[in-house]
Amino acid sequence: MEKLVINGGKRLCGRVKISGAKNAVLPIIAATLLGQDHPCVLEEVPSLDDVETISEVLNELGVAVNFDENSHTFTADSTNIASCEAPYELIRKMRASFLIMGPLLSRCGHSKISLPGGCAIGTRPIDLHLKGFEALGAQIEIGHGFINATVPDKLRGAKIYLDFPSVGATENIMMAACMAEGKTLLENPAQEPEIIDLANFLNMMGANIRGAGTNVIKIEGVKKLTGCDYTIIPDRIEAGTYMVAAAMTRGDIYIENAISEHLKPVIAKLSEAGAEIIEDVKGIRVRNDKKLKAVDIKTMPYPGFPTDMQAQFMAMLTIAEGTGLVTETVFENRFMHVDELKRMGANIKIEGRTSVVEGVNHLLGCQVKATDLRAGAAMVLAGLVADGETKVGYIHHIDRGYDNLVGKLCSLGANIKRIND
Ligand SMILES: CC(=O)N[C@H]1[C@@H](OP(=O)(O)OP(=O)(O)OC[C@H]2O[C@@H](n3ccc(=O)[nH]c3=O)[C@H](O)[C@@H]2O)O[C@H](CO)[C@@H](O)[C@@H]1O
Ligand SMILES: C=C(OP(=O)(O)O)C(=O)O
Repeated sequence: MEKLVINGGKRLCGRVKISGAKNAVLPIIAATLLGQDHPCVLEEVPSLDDVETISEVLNELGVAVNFDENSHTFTADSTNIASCEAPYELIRKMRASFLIMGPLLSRCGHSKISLPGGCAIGTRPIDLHLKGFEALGAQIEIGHGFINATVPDKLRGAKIYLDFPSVGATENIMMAACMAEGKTLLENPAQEPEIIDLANFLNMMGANIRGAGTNVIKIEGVKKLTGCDYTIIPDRIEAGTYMVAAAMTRGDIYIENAISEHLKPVIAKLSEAGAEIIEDVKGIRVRNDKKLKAVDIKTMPYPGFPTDMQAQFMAMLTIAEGTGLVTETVFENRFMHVDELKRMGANIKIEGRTSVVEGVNHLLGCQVKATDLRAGAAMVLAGLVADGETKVGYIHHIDRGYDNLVGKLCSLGANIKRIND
C-alpha cells in the first residue's frame, strides 16, 4: 500500500502555484456532455484521480476525451453520445459522477445511473437533485440500485426552491434547465464560486443563466449549447490548505493564484489565530513566527466557513494556545480525523456536532490514515509539525483532490515522500 512519510519540524517557505479547482472542474466536465457541434477545451485542469474517474465516466457514455497532464488541457467531444447509462463501478468511485444526470436528461431525455450510496463523511442523499428534475418534468423510478429517469414530453422551466443550498443539486438542476423550454427560477441555491464557474462555462456554451452566486438563479432555456474553450478557476481549498501549512509550520508562503474573495472566512480565521496575511491581485502571502491562538470555527454553506477546510483547521488547533471549538453543520459525520489526530497526541473531545480541541505543545509522529480527502490533508499538516516520523496510509483519498501534493510541499522545504510499504 502506498503511504506518505513525513519528517516533521521544517518551516515551509517559498512560492506554490495553486491548480484548477476540483469542485469546479468536475461539474464542468459533466457539462461538456451538453456541447454539440464543437469539442470543449478546458485549461488549468488539475491532475487528480477524480478527473481520471469522470473521464472514464464520459468515455463509458461514448464521449471522446483527452487529457494532456503536462499542459493541463482537457478536451471532450460530445458530438455523439452512445449511452446514457452509468454503472455502479464508476459512480461508486466518486459521488460527483452523479452530476452527469442533469446533462443526460437535457441532452438525451433519459438516463440510468447507479445510486451513489453513502460516503465516509455522511449519508449524502440526492433527494434535492431528484425533486428538481421532477419539477422540470422528468419521471423518476428507483429500483435494483439504479435511478431510471425519463422525460416523457420535454423538460419545461419551473420554480424550484431548494430546502438546503446543496452544491451538487444546484449544479445538476442548472445543467438540466439550460435547454428546458421557458424559464427556471432556482431559489435558495448554493452560492459557491464553483457554481459561478459552472454558470460562466454554460453561458459561454450559449446558455442564458443569470444570478449564479446570489440567492436566486434565473435560467432562460435555449435550443442548443455548443462546445467552447474555458479556463477553470483556482482551487480555494488547495489554497487554504497551503495557507494553514504556512501558519502551522511558522513559515512564509506566497500562494500564487489564490483568490482572496473566495477565501474570506479562511483569511479571517487565520488572522484571528495570529498569522499575517498579505493579499494582492495575484495571490496571498501567509507568514507566521509564533504560537498560534485557538479560534472557534463553524462550517456553513458559502460564504460561510467551508466544511472542506474543517479538518485542516482542526489539525492547526491541536497545536494552538488554548481551546478552540469546531462545529460541523454541513455533514453529519465529518469528524473521522479526530481519532487519527488523537493518535498523534492531540487533545480533542467530540460533543455532538462540536469538537473541543485543546492545544498541546507537541504532536508525535506515528502511523495514521487518511479517512477521507480533507482528513488526509489534516494528517499531512499534522505530520509537518509533529516530532519524528508520520506515516499516512489510505492516500488514495488524498490523490482524489490534491495535484502534486508531495512535489509542491517538497519545493517549500518539507521532508515528505511517497513510499510503497
Ligand atoms: C464535487 C463537489 O463539489 N463536492 C463538494 C460539494 O459536495 P455536494 O455537492 O455533495 O454537497 P452538498 O452541498 O450537496 O451537500 C451538503 C449537505 O446537503 C445534504 N444534501 C445534499 C443533496 C441532497 O439532495 N440532499 C441533501 O440532504 C448533504 O447530505 C450534505 O449534508 O459541496 C460540499 C459542501 O460544500 C463540499 O464538501 C464538497 O467538496
Ligand atoms: C468532500 C469533498 O469532495 P466530494 O464531494 O467529491 O466527496 C471534498 O472535496 O472535500
